[in-house]
Amino acid sequence: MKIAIVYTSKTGNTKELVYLIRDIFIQRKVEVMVYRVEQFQDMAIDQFDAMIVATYTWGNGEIPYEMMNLYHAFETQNVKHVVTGVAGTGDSGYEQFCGAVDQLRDMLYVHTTLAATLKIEITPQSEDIKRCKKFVDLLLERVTQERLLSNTKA
Ligand SMILES: Cc1cc2nc3c(=O)[nH]c(=O)nc-3n(C[C@H](O)[C@H](O)[C@H](O)COP(=O)(O)O)c2cc1C
Repeated sequence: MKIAIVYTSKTGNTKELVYLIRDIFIQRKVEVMVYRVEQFQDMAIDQFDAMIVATYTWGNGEIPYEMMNLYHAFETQNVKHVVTGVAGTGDSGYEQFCGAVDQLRDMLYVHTTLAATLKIEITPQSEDIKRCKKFVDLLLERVTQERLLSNTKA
């Protein structure tokens, strides 16, 4: 199973969330590759069974600029079979809490097999760990389901 987490983080909150999620995958004995979005620019999305996109939110509920190439890659590549999850940190003091997660979710729902979304207030707290585990498990269950489906079709 090939899984990647591609993320952006300005002040470190989303990076912390990403490494927490990565550790949960490791506990589940699943290997994941972690990339900052800038490192991922020319890579093919469809080499992965699953991909998590993780981001903060900027401006007025906006997706950070550095995420936009990846956003367009999902829109233009043939990646409907790739299972995806979207996670992010934000601040509920803003009108559109984790607005970037909402926008990515809507796009990934159309262009990929979206399995789960996760929004975290500022930075992950101990009470968020349960939600992070649920996020990882939903993603893994969906990958298993999709594999069974494609084996049935073959
Ligand atoms: C200028 C600015 C605009 C922001 N706009 C939003 C927003 O619209 N919605 C939101 O939920 N959070 C917003 N945030 C909060 C950040 O998304 C939040 O602090 C996030 O955890 C930062 O993640 P990072 O540490 O990974 O960079 C904004 C922060 C700044 C500084």
